[in-house]
Amino acid sequence: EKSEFGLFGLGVMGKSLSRNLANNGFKISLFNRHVDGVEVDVAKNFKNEFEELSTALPFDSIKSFVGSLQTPRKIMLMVNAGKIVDYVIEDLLPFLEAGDILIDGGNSNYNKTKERFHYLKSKNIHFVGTGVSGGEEGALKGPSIMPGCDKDVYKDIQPFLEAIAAKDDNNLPCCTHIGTEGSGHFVKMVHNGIEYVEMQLLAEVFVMLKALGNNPDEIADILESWKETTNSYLLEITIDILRKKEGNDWLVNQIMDKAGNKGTGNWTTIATAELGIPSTMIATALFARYTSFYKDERVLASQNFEENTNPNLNITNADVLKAYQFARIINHYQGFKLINEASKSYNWDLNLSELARIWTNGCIIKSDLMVELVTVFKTTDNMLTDKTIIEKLKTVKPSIKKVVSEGVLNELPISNFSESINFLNSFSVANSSANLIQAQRDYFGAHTYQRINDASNKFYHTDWKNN
Ligand SMILES: O=C(O)[C@H](O)[C@@H](O)[C@H](O)[C@H](O)COP(=O)(O)O
Repeated sequence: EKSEFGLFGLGVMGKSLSRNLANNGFKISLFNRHVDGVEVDVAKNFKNEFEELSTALPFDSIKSFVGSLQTPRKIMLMVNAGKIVDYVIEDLLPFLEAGDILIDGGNSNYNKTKERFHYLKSKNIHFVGTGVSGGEEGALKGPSIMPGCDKDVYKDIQPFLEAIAAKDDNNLPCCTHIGTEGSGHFVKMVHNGIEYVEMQLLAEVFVMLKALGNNPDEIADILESWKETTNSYLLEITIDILRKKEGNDWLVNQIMDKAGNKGTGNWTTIATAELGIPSTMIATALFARYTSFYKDERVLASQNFEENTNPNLNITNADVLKAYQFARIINHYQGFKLINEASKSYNWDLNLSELARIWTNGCIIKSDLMVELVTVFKTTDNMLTDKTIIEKLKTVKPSIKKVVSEGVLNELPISNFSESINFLNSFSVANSSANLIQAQRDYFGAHTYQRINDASNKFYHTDWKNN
């Protein structure tokens, strides 16, 4: 009996998704390449490891793997993002038929996905660039899934993806048709951008609560109390992390403070710059990771600039909570703004409320705030015009100003906290200082400028040096 679905690539995520598909009763085929002495019988050994895979068919020959699938074939690629995806596509093509569907579930760059979508379309093969979020455990128990493809293609993969996806509070799948071509990978990329900021904000909360004299366990206790009003997956794992001991010390104190990255935050920052959208929080979080990388130079600078090792913060834990709530709202505003503007630029017609809904469970940025945003985006695509959001920001704004001022005075590295209030300060002035920028550009480059109260919207040039 032929398999209904094929899983290509049995790395961490590929294995979890395979078991999830099998646990949902699907007859699947598994493929993993053969590499002498390195990757041998991976699919077979994996199948034999788990009861739920008893009906799965294991392969290390692409021809037999493809041949084992019902048509139109549905094959999900779970390989690392990059050139490998193109090599795998070329390896599969000779065995595929018109109407077959290739799903790329890795963190691929949305521009590459666009190219692959149109390349395969020219060969009558449907390509689905799909964001999958939730890590190893999420992929096994229910990830959040963001497929970008032609609408009519979605119906063929819908039963599989929606069955394995996490379920929201109304038991609906955290998977929906995002839009066409690269839209699925674009929203996954921005998901990761928002994730970078959420992680950086928790790192800065750690800095401040430590500066207030708390040890990791005490900080975990404080964060535990925040779950009532501001819960999220990342808050929960941060509490677990801070409680983890190794011998007499906390494990977190043993970890090298150089943050890694695999590229999605970088791509988001490039995309936001190209689209002309001020996603300052994501850029700041990315650059905070890059700054952390220069450990030796930082140690030297901490000596040259006499790092303040005895901060005296005039704030409370409650101030830090409110500042955290403020910064998170700005982070989500910027992330969804970027998605909304990209949707317009690329004619993807994305549904922000539906996107927030599939991010309420299964993914890394699931949170109480995300649940609220499902409702907010039903009435506006601009969070900063929503009454409840405006009230929330105004209520906690005094704390972010205090926390950032005290943080700067005490020379604490809180770039994302400070960027959140700096952004709203810049974004909520009716008359900004950009008029001077326009004058300077016109002075040295004759770049011209427009005038206020001038209905013609004409561009003017001034000979600044001569009256
Ligand atoms: O949604 C997810 O499940 C994660 O975001 C996942 O995609 C991965 O863990 C990130 O790629 C990590 O990104 P960095 O390595 O760049 O931190």
